[in-house]
Amino acid sequence: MSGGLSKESTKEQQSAGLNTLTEQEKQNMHHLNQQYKQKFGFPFVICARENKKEAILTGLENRLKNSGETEAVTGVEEVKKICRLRLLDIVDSSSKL
Ligand SMILES: NC(=O)N[C@H]1NC(=O)NC1=O
Repeated sequence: MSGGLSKESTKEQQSAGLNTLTEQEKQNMHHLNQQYKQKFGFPFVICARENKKEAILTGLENRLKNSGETEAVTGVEEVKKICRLRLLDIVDSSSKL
């Protein structure tokens, strides 16, 4: 774990390029994440492996405009995508044993 993130989350975020954010992008992402949490009462979730950092920033901006109902459904759908890819990794790694 680094900075409270699991090993899986860290890898997923790296695959989207979130480890290469400029200082400006970092501040923007931090600010938007705070606004999101403030508006909906739960954190922004997106399947990082299916997006690049630009799409994540745009997605965050756009999803902030949604209703709480829409975001609750969208957030759960994103968690499902993350779980699916993690399960596939487990199946793939155990098939190599
Ligand atoms: N906040 C958030 O979306 N986190 C995640 N997304 C992803 O692909 N892995 C995560 O841990």
